[in-house]
Amino acid sequence: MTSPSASTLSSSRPAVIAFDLDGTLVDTAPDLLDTLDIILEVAGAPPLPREETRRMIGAGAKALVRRGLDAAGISVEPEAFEGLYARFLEHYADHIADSSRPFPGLIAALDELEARGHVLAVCTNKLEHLSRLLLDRLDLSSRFKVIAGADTFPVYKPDAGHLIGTVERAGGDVRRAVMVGDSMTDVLTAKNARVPVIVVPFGYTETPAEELGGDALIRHYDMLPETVDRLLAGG
Ligand SMILES: O=C(O)COP(=O)(O)O
Ligand SMILES: [Mg+2]
Repeated sequence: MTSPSASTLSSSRPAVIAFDLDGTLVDTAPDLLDTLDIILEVAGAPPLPREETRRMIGAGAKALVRRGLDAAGISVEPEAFEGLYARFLEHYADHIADSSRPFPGLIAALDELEARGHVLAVCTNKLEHLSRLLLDRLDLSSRFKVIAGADTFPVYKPDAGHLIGTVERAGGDVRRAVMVGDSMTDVLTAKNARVPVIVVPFGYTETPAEELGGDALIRHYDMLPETVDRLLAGG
């Protein structure tokens, strides 16, 4: 008897679709940036324009606070920075779903992916407890077999280990997975893990979505199920 080939093994498991969170599943910018404004005020700076701060989202809350202070021309000692960051996390947790909502068509697309037998997971640079809190508030947590944040594994996006760990914990195999994201961080992560990546253009990115180098770009979530299945089929 011959042992099953690697491809047979991987195709017998359900495909795992790993989603970025901020700017991909949920439009979190209003609550994140309201919180940033409050932290800037505490640090003695006026609020920054939203077009500028929206693009600062994507590398986690610590990077957002750091980028905001830098753009406002405020430099603080490490200890003061940690205090501002702690205050950011506290305020944000209390307001995490004030205005943050899933992007249009998301729920129907998740329903359809589940109906097609795919397993859903979250791979985000948001801290895990904040990711769970947000998804709980929006009644979305139960949809995802795994919610992996920036602090879930020893590494985080764009390190391939974050995506590989997410897919494996969801019971899948990276050879049968798709990443969905909004930023260069997501595209690099997927490429590092050799996973095809779908880009959404409604999120937060410095580089225009069309120029991120994803394998596919969808302008609305109604295009997601067929795009996922095309990429899983190698197309
Ligand atoms: O909150 C952030 O800056 C990053 O989060 P994301 O990885 O879900 O985009
Ligand atoms: Mg994102």
